[in-house]
Formats: sequence, structure tokens, C-alpha cells
Amino acid sequence: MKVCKFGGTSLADADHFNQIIKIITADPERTAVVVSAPGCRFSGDPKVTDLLATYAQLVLQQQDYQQVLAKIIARYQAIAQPLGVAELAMPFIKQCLTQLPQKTFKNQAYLIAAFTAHGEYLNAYLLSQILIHQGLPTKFMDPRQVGITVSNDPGDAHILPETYKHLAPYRESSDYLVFPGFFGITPNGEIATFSRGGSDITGSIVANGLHASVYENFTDVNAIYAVDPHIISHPQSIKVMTYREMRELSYAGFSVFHDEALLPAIAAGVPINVKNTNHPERPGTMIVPEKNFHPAGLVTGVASSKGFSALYLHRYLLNKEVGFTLKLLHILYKYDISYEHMPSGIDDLTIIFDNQHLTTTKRTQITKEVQALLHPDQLQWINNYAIIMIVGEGMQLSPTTIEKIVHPLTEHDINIQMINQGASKISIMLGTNEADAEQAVKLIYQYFFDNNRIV
Ligand SMILES: Nc1ncnc2c1ncn2[C@@H]1O[C@H](COP(=O)(O)OP(=O)(O)O)[C@@H](O)[C@H]1O
Ligand SMILES: N[C@@H](CC(=O)OP(=O)(O)O)C(=O)O
Repeated sequence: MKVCKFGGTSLADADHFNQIIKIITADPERTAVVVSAPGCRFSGDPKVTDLLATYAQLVLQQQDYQQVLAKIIARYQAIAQPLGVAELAMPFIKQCLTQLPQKTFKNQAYLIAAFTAHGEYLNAYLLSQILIHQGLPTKFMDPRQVGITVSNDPGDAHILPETYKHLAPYRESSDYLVFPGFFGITPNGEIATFSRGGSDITGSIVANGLHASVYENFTDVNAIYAVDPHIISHPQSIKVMTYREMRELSYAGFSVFHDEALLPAIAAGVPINVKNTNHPERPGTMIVPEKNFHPAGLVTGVASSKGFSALYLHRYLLNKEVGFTLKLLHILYKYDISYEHMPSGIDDLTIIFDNQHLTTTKRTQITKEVQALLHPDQLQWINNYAIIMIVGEGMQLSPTTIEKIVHPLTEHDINIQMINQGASKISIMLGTNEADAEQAVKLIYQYFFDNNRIV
């Protein structure tokens, strides 16, 4: 059995629905399907998930939501009508969407989760109706009935292990199984979503639970490229990469695949194949376990991510002071703040935070407490911080990679604020100003990949 996940752009309109049905029916192994909500049809077109988020906000602010509700219904209508299922599917879709404001939710975060999850929920329902209409035996895999069970974190849920037991009975199914991506049901019966882009996570969970031979992730690009195509046009494709290379690159900005979507597939040893919905005949990128992997070059990919802040602390003899880091971590724990990285030297320590987890109030609280408890000689916040991740299994074999990375940057006067060579030896992380990040990525990419030069 193969699990196919289709992203929002692959489900944006009726033509794309026809295309994905061709893909599903072209291979008898493709029986499990995971769908996102309808995505952008053209540049500037809102994703249904974003329309649903606006709908939720208008309801919370007790403002008129009729216009956005009509837009959401119209997106489903525009798919259902040409595919001949408007009469069959639209009454349920309209009813679900219209009744959302009358439902009661534990708190605002659960309301937002339930509204946004309906993008996937109704799209999976719609695809099921279309497949049934075309005479294909199909089950709509409603997460509530199937038992896709997630933690009590409404917008950032994690899968609970019982889900895999609940999926097991469907392994032998010969029907098409259509799952909505992006959300599950908490033990208390509330809807909770994964973080944005989280339908990739559902695909991986389903691939694990159904013991799939492969997890095919269909999107709108031919492959995972060695660099974000928004930074370099027509970059080199990656043919094969390892799970851990992908994990590091998706964490640092390769938005094509959610960084939390690797774990379930890894746990079950399911290879992932990222493919283009519009060119399914192309091989795409295979993401595989480390064993038996032979790197094609030193570096597999270069990613960058903005939106970080760094707290720099200097204290003479920091290395000799027992408990300094412990006290610091205790302060972060007290204010419920996670950190991303913590490189340190003999007298210095830098902690890098993702701005999404750091409110202005929390920042003020930590600053005061660090000053009061740790008495640093110097404390400085570095704003507009970006990280750049250079990743490659091949880097383990060469002691000179760091020199090759740093050289083009120093030649172009790019100030590197931090260098962190991961314990895994397959990645090197740099910290720069946000303003320099894109240029740095371009220079590193050009050095390692341009003119088909694989170093
Ligand atoms: N290294 C990369 N390789 C391929 N695509 C990338 C990369 N980095 C960012 N992207 C972007 O990811 C997009 C696909 O992800 P996404 O929009 O989430 O697709 P989907 O709607 O199919 O889930 C591509 O269109 C591309 O712009
Ligand atoms: N629709 C959700 C989940 C998702 O994964 O979407 P997509 O596959 O279009 O990235 C979102 O927009 O976040």
C-alpha cells in the first residue's frame, strides 16, 4: 500500500482534482490518500485555511462574517460543480460551515483550531464523494471515527501513540481511504490541529499506521531543490537524501516538507517520495534512512530561516562557574520559553530563540531575572537574527567544509555572528543578520553547486 498526500496547491480547483484522481487510479497500490485544504490558485489567492482563520477571528470579534463564509463555500462549489457532485456534497459542506459559529468550544484556541481544520475535513469529504460518484469504493476517514488522537494543544498538537493501533485494522483495506490532513481529536473530544503545513504530518502518521511501502508527498515542484527556489531560480534537484538531512533542512527553511513530518515515517522505516502533482512521471526526491546512502557530494542543501533573536551573555570565568547554565535554563523554564540553540565559549554564551515563542513581556522578564540572578558582565539582545543551515551527509568525510563555506562570505564582507557545527557532523549552522541571510545562502549555493560543480 502507498500513502499519497496532496498539498493545497494540488487541490486548488477542479482541474487539479481531476489530475489527482488520475494519479491515484494510475497505481493500484495508491489506496490511502491524505488531503490538505484547497490552496492558492494563482499568486495572491488566499488558501482556504487562511479564509477559515479569518472566519474564526470575525466570529470571535462578533463581526459580520457573511462575506468570508460565502468565499469559502464558493471554493468548494467551484470544485464540486464541474465534477458533478454539487447536489450530493454541497448541502453537507454548507451546513458544516454555516453551523460552526453556533458550536461551543473550550476556549478561543480550540475555536480557531476547529474552524481551520474544516478546510481539510470538508476537502476529504468532497474527494470521497467524487470518488464514490465515479464508482470507486471509498471510505471517508473521519479522524473522530478512525481515532486519530492528538494532544491537548489546539494549534500545535502532537500525535498520541494509540492512533497507530486505531489505524492497524485498515491495513488490508482494498477501498480508497481518504483522510483529511492537519488535525486530530483530543482525548476530550476537541478538534486540535498540528502547526501550519501539518497535513504532511498526517501523511506520515498514516504511512506509519498502515505500514505503507512508500509515503508519496505530492506538491507543486519537481523535487526538493538544494536551495529554496525563491532565492535561486531553477536550482539543482536533490535525487536522494537522508531523513536527517531533510529534518535539518526543513527545520531551517525548506518549507516544502514539514519538519515534524519525518518522525512517524522514520519510526516505521517508510521512505518518502516528494513528487510533482503536475508531472507525476518525474522521479522527484527520495528521502531514505542513512544506511546504504552514498552521498553525491559534500553538501546536499542550504537553507535559511529568519525570525530569530539571540541573547548574548558574557561573564569572565563562566566556564568555571558551576550551575550557571542550570540557573539560566531554570529561568527559561519558569517563563515557559523554549530555545533553539545555545552555543557557548569559555566566557560567553548565546541563546537563540524563535521569535514565535518570545513575546515582548517574556523578553523583559528574562532580561530582568538573568541580570538579577546571573550578574553577567555583558548582556545584549541581538534582533533580526537569521540562521543558515548547510547540510550534507558527505560533510562527515571532509574536514575542510567549514573553510569552503566561510570563505565566500568573508570575501563579500558578510558578518558571521555564530558558527555551530552540529554534533551529528552532517550540518553546520551559521548565525547572521536577517539582511545578509539571502546573500549568504546564494554565495554558499553558488560555491557548492553552480556550473554543475559538486565539491
Ligand atoms: N528547497 C526547496 N525545494 C523545493 N521547494 C521549496 C524549497 N524550499 C521552499 N520550497 C517551496 O515549497 C513549496 C511547496 O510547499 P507547499 O507550498 O507547502 O506545498 P503544498 O501546498 O503542496 O503542501 C514550493 O512551491 C516551493 O516554493
Ligand atoms: N491547510 C493547512 C495544512 C497544510 O498542510 O496545508 P498545505 O499542504 O497546503 O501546506 C495549512 O495551510 O497550514
